[in-house]
Amino acid sequence: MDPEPPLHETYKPLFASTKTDHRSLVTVEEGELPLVDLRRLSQKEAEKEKCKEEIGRAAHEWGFFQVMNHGISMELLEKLREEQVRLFKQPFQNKSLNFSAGSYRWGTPTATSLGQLSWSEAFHIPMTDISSSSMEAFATKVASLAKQLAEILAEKLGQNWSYFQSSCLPSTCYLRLNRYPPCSIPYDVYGLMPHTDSDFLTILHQDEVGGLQLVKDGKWISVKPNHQALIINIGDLFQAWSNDFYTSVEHCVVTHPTQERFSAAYFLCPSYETVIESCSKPSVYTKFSFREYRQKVQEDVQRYGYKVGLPSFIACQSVTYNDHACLGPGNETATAGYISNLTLLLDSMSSKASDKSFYNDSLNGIYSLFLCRGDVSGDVCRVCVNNATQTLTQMCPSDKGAVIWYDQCLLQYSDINFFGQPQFYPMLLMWNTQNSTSPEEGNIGTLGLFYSLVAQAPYEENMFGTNEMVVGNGPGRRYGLVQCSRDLDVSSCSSCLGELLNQTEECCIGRRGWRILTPSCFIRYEMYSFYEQTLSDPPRSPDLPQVNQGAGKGRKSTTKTIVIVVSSIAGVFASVLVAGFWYYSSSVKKRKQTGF
Ligand SMILES: O=C(O)CCC(=O)C(=O)O
Ligand SMILES: [Fe+2]
Repeated sequence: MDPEPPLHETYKPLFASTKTDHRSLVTVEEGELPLVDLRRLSQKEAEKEKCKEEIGRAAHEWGFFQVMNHGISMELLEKLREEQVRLFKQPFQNKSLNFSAGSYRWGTPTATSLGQLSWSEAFHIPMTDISSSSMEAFATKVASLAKQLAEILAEKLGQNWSYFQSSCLPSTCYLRLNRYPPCSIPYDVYGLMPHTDSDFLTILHQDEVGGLQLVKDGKWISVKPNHQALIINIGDLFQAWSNDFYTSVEHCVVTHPTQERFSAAYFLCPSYETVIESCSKPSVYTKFSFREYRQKVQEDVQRYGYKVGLPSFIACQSVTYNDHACLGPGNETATAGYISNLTLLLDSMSSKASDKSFYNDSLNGIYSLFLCRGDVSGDVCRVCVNNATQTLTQMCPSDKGAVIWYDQCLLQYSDINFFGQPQFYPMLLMWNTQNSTSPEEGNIGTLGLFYSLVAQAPYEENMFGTNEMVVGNGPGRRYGLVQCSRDLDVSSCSSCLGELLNQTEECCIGRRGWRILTPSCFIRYEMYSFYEQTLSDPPRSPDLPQVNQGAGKGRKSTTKTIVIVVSSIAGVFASVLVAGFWYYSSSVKKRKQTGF
């Protein structure tokens, strides 16, 4: 009897609806993960501390690392693999009978396009369901290694390990045995779709075939297999608990045309009732229970076809930094007199942000303005402008001009009077490293969404507009937002937004999400709702995009004070920024690639 799950037959309709008839020629570099030798944990204090330091740094900078001398013998790893091979070799019909219901999965039942399909099968086994001797021996050892690593990571944050000790129990942790059948069809098919792990941390053992890839500095790199090492990766819960200090990194598995691949992963998970709350303040995320997190992930997968993850839990009051540029010093650096005038001006600007969403002012030859996004509340606007002034003062101490962009606001100043002039530079291009799920949607869909926005928003009272459209017959929607700084007149706003639309060809069309930001206007696109929606927003038809009127949605609106700040990109900013990853195409035009 055939052990193979019927992947070919089941997903044939998805191949048929895919236009690309070849594998896209994206080359992914092979990278070496940091490799930490755990033998030093049982050596003298100095060596031990160095080892802990390396673990903390790798979790912070990479979110992924390898460990050797981890205490699990090669012999045991080989026995586990033999057992795993046996388990997958049994007839397909029997596979779902081995463990408790739902433990066996193959393919992706929710996939509506090839990009959402995982060409693999897996046993997802609660630790308490394990009965075979080699699996049990592995599980015991790997569980204690996971706790030891979590303890070190907690200690590096100055926190107590007891939280993990009491919330992660054998009944809440899992072993997942993965098998990736060879996949020779001439399409891009994932073995496992890009994802972050929804646990505290994962310990993985992969075979020699390779195929694991992860995002580092905004680029996908493939992990060179090291059979003797174990791979450790930080999960979403550790990222939230560490308040973004450790990073839960996007990873995926690519298929091999001729070879099957096996891997085994251990997931350190808490009970569903465990509340995850950042260990430092102010918290980037609202506190949530593990149950709430799992439910939200499932809802998002149903709705969008992929997991949004931690960005769904960003705290309302928190603001998300995108980037800044120091504009100067030019011929002369800012003098002490200039700085003290600037400080006065910025203080006065900040004080205006609680009841104005746009303000421009000048003082002794210094010009400044702030603009809050049309849908954010007064509280968030104030927090954002405050953060912006503080950050620029620290980052550009001797520059006469600067601009900073957050998701929720922008702020700029200069010794040149820029009021009323559309400024296209510095221009920040940011895009999601993933393509949209259907490549053919690219130009027509996205641009259709924006044409009407760009035509109408300049005439709105606050020069702001959002728009959404339905794609296909499914639940999929696309969301767009544009806004101009209100020192511009209608025609300058139109030309500013038009210029941004021209740029989309270069960086962004066909991407899952992107944004282009200048000091005078910005434009953003996502496959999920990232701005506050009014209750009356009607569903849009695919061919008739309409602009949601900016007026009435602004922060003066008394009906809404809660801002939905959901950003797929926000979740990876942490890693991108920590790595300080930048592309400069010229001194004034910046690109930033984000990998969600
Ligand atoms: O098979 C691999 O290398 C990765 C597995 C993985 O990411 C997972 O099971 O979550
Ligand atoms: Fe994973």
